[in-house]
Amino acid sequence: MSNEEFSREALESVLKRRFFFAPSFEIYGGVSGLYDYGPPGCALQANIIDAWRKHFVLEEDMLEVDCTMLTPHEVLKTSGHVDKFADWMCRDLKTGEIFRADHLVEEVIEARLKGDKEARGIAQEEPEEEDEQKKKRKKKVKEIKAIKLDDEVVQEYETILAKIDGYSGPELGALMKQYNIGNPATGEALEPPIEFNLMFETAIGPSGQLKGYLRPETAQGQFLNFNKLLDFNNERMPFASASIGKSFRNEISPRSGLLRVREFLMAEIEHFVDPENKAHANFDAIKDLKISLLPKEVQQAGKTDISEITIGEAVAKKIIDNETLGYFIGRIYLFLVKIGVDPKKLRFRQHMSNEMAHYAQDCWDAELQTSYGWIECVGCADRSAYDLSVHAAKTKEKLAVREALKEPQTVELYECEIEKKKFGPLFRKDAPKVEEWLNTRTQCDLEELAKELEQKCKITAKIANTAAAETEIPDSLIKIEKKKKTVHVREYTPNVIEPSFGIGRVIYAIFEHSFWTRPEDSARAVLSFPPLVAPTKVLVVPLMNNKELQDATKTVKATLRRAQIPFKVDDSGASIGKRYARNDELGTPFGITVDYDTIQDGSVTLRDRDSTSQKRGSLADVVAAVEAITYRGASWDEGTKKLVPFESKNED
Ligand SMILES: Nc1ncnc2c1ncn2[C@@H]1O[C@H](COP(=O)(O)OP(=O)(O)OP(=O)(O)O)[C@@H](O)[C@H]1O
Repeated sequence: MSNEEFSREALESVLKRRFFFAPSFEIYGGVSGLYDYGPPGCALQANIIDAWRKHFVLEEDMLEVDCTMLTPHEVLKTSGHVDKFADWMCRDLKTGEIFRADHLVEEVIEARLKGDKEARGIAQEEPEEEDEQKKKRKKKVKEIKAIKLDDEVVQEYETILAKIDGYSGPELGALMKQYNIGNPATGEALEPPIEFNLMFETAIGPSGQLKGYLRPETAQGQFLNFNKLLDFNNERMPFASASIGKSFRNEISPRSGLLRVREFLMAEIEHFVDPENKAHANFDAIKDLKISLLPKEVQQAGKTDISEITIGEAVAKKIIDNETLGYFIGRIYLFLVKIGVDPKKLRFRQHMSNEMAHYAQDCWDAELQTSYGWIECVGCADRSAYDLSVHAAKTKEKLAVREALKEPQTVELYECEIEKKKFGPLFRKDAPKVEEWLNTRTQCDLEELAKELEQKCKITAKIANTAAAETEIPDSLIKIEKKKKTVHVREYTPNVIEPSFGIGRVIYAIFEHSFWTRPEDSARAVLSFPPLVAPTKVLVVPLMNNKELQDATKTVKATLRRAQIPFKVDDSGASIGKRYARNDELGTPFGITVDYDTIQDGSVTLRDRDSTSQKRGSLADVVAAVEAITYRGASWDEGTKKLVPFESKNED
């Protein structure tokens, strides 16, 4: 079914009716950004997680860990989340409404561009969205009026939209001023954007003294267990850990259903790699995959043109920084397509320089196209050695790899010699802190400090928790020099490549990519999930609900149960067509019909959800076909080779 025909309203009605998911605490009025999954949503999620484990953890020999969600303040302070894990929000002081600044700017500009197109009589590319939320928003965004804009302004707006993920708070504030963007409902100016930390704070234990947070990602637990994991892996590098679990973010204005929520399931991988060798042993397996890329240079020029390119070429041309990052981009692509993402609606967008965390070497988001636009569903970043380095510096625990060298090597390393006796009288109670600060500098830091010492005969440092804002250390107290050393061991802090999946966003995109209605009857909706992840694989339908067919149905049920194929029986009085239609909405890929011939010769009919075509054969052959198609990736034709075509009299 084509994109133009997609109706979000129809999809939402199916998802609600079949209880895939629903707002939590609904009978109390609900809380935005919190959802419960019903039975089919739960089964779909469990199957996706199972497929994820097989695709990544098993196939790549990853080490799975399950770490706590409650995290002490110190850990997230060190990782940078306490200071930087924030979005920009602005308040309307009159109405008390709160907006996320980047979303507000994006929404208003999109609305103005839409109004401009209407005024110019240009047909809208996107279908009119008719869901309740959109209708409400349309009412609010009064600028959707058909007003023609200057060509120059249109150009500026398009550039802003292409760069929207990269603006800082003050830049967003300046845009709001420059383009007169205020509360969309009233047009009133808003307070300038301020930072809002997204973590849920709590206290661990009854004293309330140990401050903590609900984790905003699963990654930190994996970093903190690095030494144990390396030991478990017999000190071999590279290796990856993986973790699946809930994360929590106090989003400023949750919207778009499952796409932006406050509690969500993440599946994250931390692949630890030698910074001097980011080649990947299995790169050849994915290098010829052609994918859609949106590189940073294109966005920085205010454009959104996609390149269709093989991963091999993208790495060779340094569009993607290294082989390991390219390898994971390829594996993410294969996984998403396997579980039902439409490859035509999947692109990898590179973070722009001002959008990327300062420590990251390169970062790509797998974005899926939905009726809400292109949505980041998986992040894939090269986080360099940042996380392990900061935790090691804070805890004094070495989070590093020691590798025996084949030949001893002579290297030149900076060393810092301290005149300890003179430290006490000068720095008094701060002396241990200053000494510790010097002892934890990296080779790069020491190189810089050596230069400073030579030029200024002193170094000036900001050392946390000391009396003075800046500490001056004269050259009479320290010497920083390069010294030759023979080393037998190479010690390094691994770099980390991190694919990070938000399972709820992926699930929602699959809902949209799998949804269609039968051309002959638009009320008959189908969710074409791949059999591998479909909540239930088989619907067993006895033609009539009577004793004879009940016995034959029992045999079918027992056989499916033995084969461990999830199934449901529908022996209601509804017509066969109605029973199938109900299960098309649940995405059940197969139907097995039990009829009077089943009693005679043990044969049953197998129905394919998408084509509605049917084939007949022995129960054993039908179950074998279901297994081959569901779990071994066979097509309908391959899987049902032993069955004979069957002209259905039953569909309605
Ligand atoms: N509020 C949320 N609701 C649902 N999923 C989320 C949410 N925030 C993040 N995710 C998922 O977790 C993944 C990794 O998180 P990451 O920190 O990279 O997201 P992010 O860049 O903060 O997302 P965004 O910019 O959309 O807020 C995302 O790709 C997404 O799938």
